[in-house]
Amino acid sequence: MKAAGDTQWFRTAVFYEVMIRNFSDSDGDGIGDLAGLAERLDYLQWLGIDCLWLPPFFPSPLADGGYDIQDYRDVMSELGSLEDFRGFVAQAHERGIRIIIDFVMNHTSDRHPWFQESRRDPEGPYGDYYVWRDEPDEYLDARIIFLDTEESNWTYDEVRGQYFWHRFYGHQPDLNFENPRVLDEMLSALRFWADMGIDGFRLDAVPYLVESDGTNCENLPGTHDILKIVRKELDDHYPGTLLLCEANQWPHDVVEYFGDGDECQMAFHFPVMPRLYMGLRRADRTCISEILADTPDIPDGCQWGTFLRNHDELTLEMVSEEEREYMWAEYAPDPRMRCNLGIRRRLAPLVDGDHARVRLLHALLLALPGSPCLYYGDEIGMGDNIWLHDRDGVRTPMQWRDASSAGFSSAAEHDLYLPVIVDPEYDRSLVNVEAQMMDPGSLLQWVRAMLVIRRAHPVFGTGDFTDLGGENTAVFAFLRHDADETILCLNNLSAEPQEVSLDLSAYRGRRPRRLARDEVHPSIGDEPYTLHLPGHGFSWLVLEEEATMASRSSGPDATVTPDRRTDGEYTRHDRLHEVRLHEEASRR
Ligand SMILES: OC[C@H]1O[C@H](O[C@H]2O[C@H](CO)[C@@H](O)[C@H](O)[C@H]2O)[C@H](O)[C@@H](O)[C@@H]1O
Ligand SMILES: [Ca+2]
Repeated sequence: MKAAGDTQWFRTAVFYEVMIRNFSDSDGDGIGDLAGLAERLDYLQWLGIDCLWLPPFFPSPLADGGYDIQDYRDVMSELGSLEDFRGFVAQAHERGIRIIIDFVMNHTSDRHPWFQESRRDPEGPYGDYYVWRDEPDEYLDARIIFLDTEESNWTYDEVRGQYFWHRFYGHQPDLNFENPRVLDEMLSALRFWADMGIDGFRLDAVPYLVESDGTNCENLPGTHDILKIVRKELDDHYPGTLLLCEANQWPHDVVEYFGDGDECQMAFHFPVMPRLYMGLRRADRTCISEILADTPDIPDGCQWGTFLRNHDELTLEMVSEEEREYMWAEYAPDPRMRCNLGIRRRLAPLVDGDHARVRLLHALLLALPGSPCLYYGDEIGMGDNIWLHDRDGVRTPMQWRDASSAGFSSAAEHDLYLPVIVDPEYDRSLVNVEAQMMDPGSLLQWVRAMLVIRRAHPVFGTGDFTDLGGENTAVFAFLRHDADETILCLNNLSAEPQEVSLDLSAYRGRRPRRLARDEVHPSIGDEPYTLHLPGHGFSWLVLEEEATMASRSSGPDATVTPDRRTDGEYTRHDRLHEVRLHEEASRR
């Protein structure tokens, strides 16, 4: 049963992206599948995520990781069946985990029967499903996105004797939304999946839905018209279904995808992501502060989506050329690390495997405005393999334990869909879930503890954001606040210890209390308030009123810290899961 009622759940949710084939293989064919993912739901619940984002799992030739769809209404057979999917959604819901799936409206695979018909029979029912021209001379102001492989957005088709339009690979023809039947097909496919009880859709590559000569063919009014229709369809028949917009654009363009609250409820904030890495490398918050200051307000009930990494390259489309060169020089010194306008590396290797920086980046992700999306494997600091094809190097098998095939599959290593990471620094003997679950000081346990804290303070999801500035630009200090709570977040972007003095006089009389350690600092006065941070350290401090402190000292402490949880159900489940894990380990 779909979780009912709360239509604003996504504003305080933590998302987790996992490609089904990458996570867990249940039947030993070397490919992760739905049954395998279902077996790992206990782990995901233990970790404390609220919603899974599943990239495309539909029948596909997999020439673009599944974003080349051949059939919108089925599950790729090696991953499971429609029945498996329905069962999986129910199992996730039983654990309080919501499911959103990717939906690619912009293009199909060239193997899709619509395209095959379209090229064969221009006058037939599918003749106008794609954008065909006799000459490749329209829309020339549109940029090429997959620069490493594509020379043009037009490809000549020998069968039809015409050119077709594509914003991505040449095997991904763009659908023609000038044909109303195309939108009908999309709405019908959306209903098909909504009927399965899912909680929402991540809408892929939406800026490119329609074209218009003389423009860059991005973010056009016709695209917004389509999204309003999609949203209305879902609101009318499946109220509360989330639309999460993937528009890799500048903030002023992305906010348009919220419409007047009548398009997408969420949109990824692409430009802030590379600036977190940039600010960290420069030990200077300025670039992060600037992009957030340049981010317009969004309609009530909407939310940003934030992330550190995902299944694609770390995109550098939303930075200046100079900033891109800087990012490449600092984070992709080997040319093989570069991919299109980005970097094909995972989070941990990007920061030289330094867990202090991995933690700092997560602390920023979890505290900045928006709902964070974790990428599978980053919670244990998984490595990458830059030598694999395209972006496959960040899509390798999840490392569950120090065993053959990293516990991902019973298949032999050479039979896996992609090789397990063998880089000695990130090898499964060092980086795996089981070992980190046993180790209270591990990155995994830390991420989980941070999610517990975040869950206990909804202000991180729905509160306002105030950048506190300050003279020391190595420290990024900001407030998250609402009527109930004010949390001061401090982040030292430099490797050196830092002192920071802030004007907190508006909070005179309050005492900052560290959430993670329950450590209380002196009361705030009128003079600048001074705090110290270790190199790459961070701190979340709730600014408590005297009255709150008095009630805390006389009554039970309602604060959730990594060591003290108030939710009995949650704690019982944790223990059970840990006992099971220990048992499994001792059986082996
Ligand atoms: O379906 C084509 C692609 O769509 C998404 O692409 C997005 O990621 C690109 C980088 O790989 C980015 O440059 C583009 O602006 C985005 O739309 C999807 O996430 C990709 O995996 C897919 O190839
Ligand atoms: Ca399998």
